[in-house]
Parts: sequence; C-alpha cells; structure tokens
Amino acid sequence: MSEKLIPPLLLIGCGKMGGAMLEGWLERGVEQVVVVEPYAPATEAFAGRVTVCDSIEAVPAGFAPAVVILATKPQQAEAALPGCKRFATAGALMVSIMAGKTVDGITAALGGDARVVRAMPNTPAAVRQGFTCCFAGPGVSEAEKGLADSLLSSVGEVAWVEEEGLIDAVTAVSGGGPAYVFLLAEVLEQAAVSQGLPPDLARRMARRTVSGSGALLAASELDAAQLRINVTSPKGTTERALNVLMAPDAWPKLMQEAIAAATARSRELAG
Ligand SMILES: NC(=O)C1=CN([C@@H]2O[C@H](COP(=O)(O)OP(=O)(O)OC[C@H]3O[C@@H](n4cnc5c(N)ncnc54)[C@H](O)[C@@H]3O)[C@@H](O)[C@H]2O)C=CC1
Ligand SMILES: O=C(O)[C@@H]1CCC=N1
Repeated sequence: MSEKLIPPLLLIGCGKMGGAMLEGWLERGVEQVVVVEPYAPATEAFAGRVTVCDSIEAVPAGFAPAVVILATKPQQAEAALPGCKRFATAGALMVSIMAGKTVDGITAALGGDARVVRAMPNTPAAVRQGFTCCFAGPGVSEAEKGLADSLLSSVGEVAWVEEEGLIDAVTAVSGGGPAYVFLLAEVLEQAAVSQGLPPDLARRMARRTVSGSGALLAASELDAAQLRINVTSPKGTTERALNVLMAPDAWPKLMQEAIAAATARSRELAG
C-alpha cells in the first residue's frame, strides 16, 4: 500500500539540515513544498522539484502550508521569524529545528497564538535514517502532534519528551551525533594510513567499517556492548585497542565531557 502524501510544507532555510530533511520528504512524497532560501546555491540540488523563493515576501499569496519548518541558524531567527507570522496566524503548525531556541522565544516572535513544536533532527534524515526528538509547546493539539510525528517519521525515527529542557541534551547527543561518528571515520582512516595502508584503501576501509557497523547495529537486536564483545577475542588484537580507547580517561570520559559541553552550548543559545 502506498503511503499518503505529506501535506503542503513551507521550509524556511534550506541549508545542511533543512536540505537533508527536504531530500527525505521528496523521496517519501509531498503534496507541495515551497522553500524560502536567500542563498541560491543552497537550493541548486532541488531545482525543478520544489518552488524556491528568495524571501518570505515572495511566497505565493494563495499558498497555505499545513506546516512551516523553521530551519535557519538560531542566530538568523530574529530576521526570519517576523515574516512567518502570517502563516502561524492562518493556522499552520510551526516546527522549529533550531538549536537552543525555546518555544517561548519562538512564540513571542511569531505572535501569541502560534502553536510551536520544537524538534531536533539529524542529517541521516537525508536517507530517511534520521532520529528526531520533539517537544510540543502550549496549545499544540493531539492531531497536530500526530501531523508533526508523521512528517518527521517519514525521514526516520521520532521520539517525544515532556520536558523542554531535555532538548538541550538531545541536541548534544543525536542532533550533533552524526558528526562524532563521521569524526570516527576520519581518525580511523588517518590511523590506517599511519600503519602503512595506502590512502585510498584506508578511506574505503574506514567508511565501510563505520557504515557497515551502523547497519549491523540497526539490524541487530543485540546491545551495542554485546556487538562490541562479539568482535573482541580474549587476548586478541581488538582487546589491545580497546584497552587504549576504554581507559578511564579516554573515550568514556571524553564523551561525557563532549556531550556536557554541547548541552551547555544549546542552553546558551536559548531565547
Ligand atoms: N546541521 C545539522 O546537523 C543540524 C542542524 N540543526 C539546526 O538546524 C538549523 C539549520 O542548521 P544548518 O542547516 O546546519 O545551517 P545552514 O547554515 O546550513 O542553513 C541555514 C540556512 O538558512 C538560510 N537562511 C538564512 N536566513 C534566512 C531567512 N531569513 N529566511 C530563510 N532562510 C534563511 C541560510 O541561507 C542557510 O542556507 C540550525 O538552527 C541548527 O541548530 C539541528 C539539527 C542538526
Ligand atoms: O551544531 C549545531 O549547533 C547544530 C545542532 C545539532 C547539530 N548541529
């Protein structure tokens, strides 16, 4: 059975994250998308597939989106939000993916009657393998939560939290998480070259090891810890490597510090 088309969307900001979600929505099937993006190169990949406007004023007068996705940088919100007021007033659900920006801050900029869902996605949405965690602001109905859930589920897995403050940690863990995994691919490749492997082979090996492990993790019912143990022969080679990586001052501590730093930064971006 084919899935129902996603209702009309207005995407404000088609950068790395907005563009990644848009790619997933187009693959899934959407009635109509209008994109507001002042920087022309950002929408080149979508030419002929969506309507692009270089400003909010250029959005066709009759266009009535069911959902407006706010996907500019948090620092660009002040300039971007006032123009979106008319869509909030007309009844569109506002879904913000901006790090840090609170429901109160967004609602204040959009006019008091705006209904805002705060969502934190990640870039694997481009291949419909994302993870998005959401918080529903005041006045968002169950039907609107369902609408946001179905929109975001179309590009990956969705979870909801009842406490807005938790979105800061979500931002640190799953929002930024793909960057930590890509860093792993980078440093694994560099270490491979250091051990004498040819650069091309090192690159292929690192990419496939990370993506293949991700695919195994996705397909398996085993915990990550068990999948790790399954690779680690007693007194073998992996054990030697893990003795380095799992030392108390190494990855466990570094990851705690990294996530705490990112969570704190998300709180700083509040407003
Ligand atoms: N990049 C990521 O992996 C993730 C990003 N986010 C959030 O998504 C938002 C966007 O981040 P990125 O896509 O990385 O940034 P980006 O800089 O790639 O995209 C922002 C886009 O907004 C456009 N823009 C600026 N002012 C505008 C305006 N007034 N109207 C319409 N468009 C405007 C810019 O030209 C740019 O293309 C941020 O708030 C970030 O916190 C959330 C989760 C993950
Ligand atoms: O780095 C950032 O601020 C954004 C939020 C999560 C991923 N990218």
